[in-house]
Amino acid sequence: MEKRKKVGLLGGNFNPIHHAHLMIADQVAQRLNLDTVLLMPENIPPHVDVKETIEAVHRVKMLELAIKDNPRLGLELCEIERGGKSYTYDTLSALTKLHPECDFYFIIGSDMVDYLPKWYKIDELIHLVTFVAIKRSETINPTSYPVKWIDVPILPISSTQIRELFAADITPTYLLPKAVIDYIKIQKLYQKEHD
Ligand SMILES: Nc1ncnc2c1ncn2[C@@H]1O[C@H](COP(=O)(O)OP(=O)(O)OP(=O)(O)O)[C@@H](O)[C@H]1O
Ligand SMILES: O=C(O)c1ccc[n+]([C@@H]2O[C@H](COP(=O)([O-])O)[C@@H](O)[C@H]2O)c1
Repeated sequence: MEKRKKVGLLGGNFNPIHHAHLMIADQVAQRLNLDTVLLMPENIPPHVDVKETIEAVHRVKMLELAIKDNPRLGLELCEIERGGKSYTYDTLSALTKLHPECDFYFIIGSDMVDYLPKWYKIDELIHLVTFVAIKRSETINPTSYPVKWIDVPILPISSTQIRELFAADITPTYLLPKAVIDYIKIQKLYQKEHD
């Protein structure tokens, strides 16, 4: 019988991708012995009405630049291709049908663990994936959902903080890959709007 494939998914807005995303994807791949971890940009976030975001084409380009030297990492673009709001239940229903040979591990930060009770069809989704949780700070809240906590270094980096630095004309050197910083500058993303 063929060996089942273990596939990690790190879903996110990636506006922009940063070094904490890359570190957790790589660490989970190694620690859980996954065949790959796919970074999966959402199209429209399911859980917020308005989120300051940028066109998918830019977020995808930055992801491509960020993962190009790491053979453990890949991209899953089905949410962008599907369009509309990116409910994880819809995505995993499709992916598990398309790839019955794969076991999926969905990686989330501790902020998203707190939010799990509000996820669309969460009681069904927990049967389609194993949730892998990563601390964003020392303190975490208990959850009644089945999540597998993985102890990786805490890197308190956020895309919000990076967007704010660019808007203040400060280069967030070392918080995200240099190729992504160069892309942001060339494309003039995250600049402060002047009146
Ligand atoms: N520093 C971090 N440590 C652990 N998990 C993280 C970290 N940053 C993001 N994540 C997790 O990665 C996934 C995608 O995150 P997302 O793209 O929303 O980045 P973000 O930095 O939280 O963005 P924003 O600041 O715009 O909300 C989420 O599950 C989030 O919890
Ligand atoms: O399906 C849901 O209801 C749901 C609610 C909140 C978040 N998610 C997913 O969790 C991942 C992280 O979310 P975000 O927007 O904080 O980057 C991303 O893939 C989202 O689509 C999914």
